[in-house]
Amino acid sequence: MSVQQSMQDIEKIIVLDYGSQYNQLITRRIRELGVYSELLSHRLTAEEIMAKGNVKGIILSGGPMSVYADGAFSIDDAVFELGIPVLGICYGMQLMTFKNGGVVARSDKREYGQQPLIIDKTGSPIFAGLEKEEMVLMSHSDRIEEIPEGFQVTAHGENSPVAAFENPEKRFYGFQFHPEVRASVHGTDMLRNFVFDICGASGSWTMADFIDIKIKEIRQLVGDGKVLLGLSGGVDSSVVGVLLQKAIGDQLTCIFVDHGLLRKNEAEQVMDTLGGKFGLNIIKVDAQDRFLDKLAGVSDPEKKRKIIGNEFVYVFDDEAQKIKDVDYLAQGTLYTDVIESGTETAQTIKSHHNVGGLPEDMTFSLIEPLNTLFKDEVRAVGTELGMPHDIVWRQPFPGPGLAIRIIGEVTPEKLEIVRESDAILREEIAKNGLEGDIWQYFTVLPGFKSVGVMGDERTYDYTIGIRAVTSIDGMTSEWARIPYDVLDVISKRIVNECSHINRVVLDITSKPPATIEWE
Ligand SMILES: Nc1ncnc2c1ncn2[C@@H]1O[C@H](COP(=O)(O)OP(=O)(O)OP(=O)(O)O)[C@@H](O)[C@H]1O
Ligand SMILES: O=c1[nH]c(=O)c2[nH+]cn([C@@H]3O[C@H](COP(=O)(O)O)[C@@H](O)[C@H]3O)c2[nH]1
Ligand SMILES: NC(=O)CC[C@H](N)C(=O)O
Ligand SMILES: [Mg+2]
Repeated sequence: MSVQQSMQDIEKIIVLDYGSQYNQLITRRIRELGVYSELLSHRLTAEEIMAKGNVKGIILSGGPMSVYADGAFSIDDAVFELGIPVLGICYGMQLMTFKNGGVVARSDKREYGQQPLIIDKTGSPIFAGLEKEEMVLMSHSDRIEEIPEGFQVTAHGENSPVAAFENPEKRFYGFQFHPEVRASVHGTDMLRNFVFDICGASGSWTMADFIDIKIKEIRQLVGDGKVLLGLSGGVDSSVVGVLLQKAIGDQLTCIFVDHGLLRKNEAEQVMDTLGGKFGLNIIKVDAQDRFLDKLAGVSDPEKKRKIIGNEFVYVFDDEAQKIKDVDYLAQGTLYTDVIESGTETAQTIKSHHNVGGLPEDMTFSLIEPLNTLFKDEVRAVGTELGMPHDIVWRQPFPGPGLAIRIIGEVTPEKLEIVRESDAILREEIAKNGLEGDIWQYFTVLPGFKSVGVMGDERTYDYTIGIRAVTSIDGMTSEWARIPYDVLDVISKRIVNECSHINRVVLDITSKPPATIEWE
């Protein structure tokens, strides 16, 4: 692709959002196939969708609602008149049925989990190259009772007489299962058939295109204006820094906030590694007191997150006053931050400080070039930009920092404990060469006390939790299997070197059902 091309010209598959927990996976599977894909609100009209330019196909995602229920999310009927291919997944298939004259009803046999799909029409282009029987993930309690006119059943499951259907003339396809998840073993092949053979996409989209397009978009938007970037030293904001630097050069000022919630020696390390690098102009702001004062006496996790998110923006405001005429605030927001903070269709799991924690009276316009991507995709962007390995592969550290690793109220004493224990954990992980195997690792202070015995004396002190996870994108994670011998050294060091700790525990939950951070 040439740099002259714009986002308008790029071939794209639009995914309409009906609130499934997997819908973000659909877009990224398609991007992995080399075709740009974006998740958009189901409220968009057919005209608004087409205004995105070069739309090759539309996918309707799954969702928790029932299409026949009052207030169920719907679709602009004109989408079915556009003459472009549409694939409905689960709720999306049921909506396609409902809107085209078929019947959907509650089934007395719900289906959750991996199940065999029997392909009845092996000649269907969407099943090209697949076996007669494929394992897929079902997760539904409604089912299609009557298919619309012009459609034919192409596959069935044990309890789904209609597990897939098609209207080849209109190029409409439907799956009752979820092809986007790994549990649907050849789901990606089905998506590939849809995207290439049915929609006719060419698959030429790359991360280099993404970079070119974003640089162009940023230049167009900003003109000769000024931009502040919240730079944390983390991979997301560093990648945004390099992108902005390429796009607008010295119209960019980076602000690194030391809010007193950073890890041991972090402020110095960030300034050392990033200061002067990539030609970035970085201002470090010491804001420990303002954050700690605002957090005093607050123990509710959502309140803490909102206070921190607000305060970040107030610090940026103060810096903007000094620079003058700054209209834009750039952040390294990822799709994970957006979805977990809650959207029109998705529940709030936690308000990420940079999304759900922004103040209502914020006057900046936001620039968030990575907000459709996942962490591993951002790492690919960083690598493509030629950024060093240690920045690209740095473990994530949340903006609210140690404040969300202290359960309940944040006090200087507790900060000290969690900071010291975290430093020990990081030191031992590095010493044992485990950094590359673990996605994120840190300690947590749950805030309760228990009884111990040290030097024949009774103690009544705090517990430290060790949290270490493996993950690809932070959306799901497994607990990392750190060798017992290493854990043993970590535990002994924490109890001996950190004051007021007499017990160390290991968090062995995956996400879901837990989340990575404890708050
Ligand atoms: N201490 C900080 N100073 C300035 N901005 C920050 C700070 N911490 C976080 N931010 C802003 O909030 C955004 C979200 O934080 P987040 O931790 O998700 O990303 P990151 O720090 O850039 O990368 P990573 O996930 O690898 O830690 C950052 O990209 C950055 O724009
Ligand atoms: O910048 C951030 N601001 C936040 O408010 C925030 N909350 C969680 N995280 C990070 O996001 C990833 C997923 O975390 P959870 O499983 O805890 O939701 C993990 O990598 C977390 O460290 C945050 N990052
Ligand atoms: N996963 C889904 O999209 C489910 C659709 C619908 N809520 C059902 O239960 O059948
Ligand atoms: Mg961070």
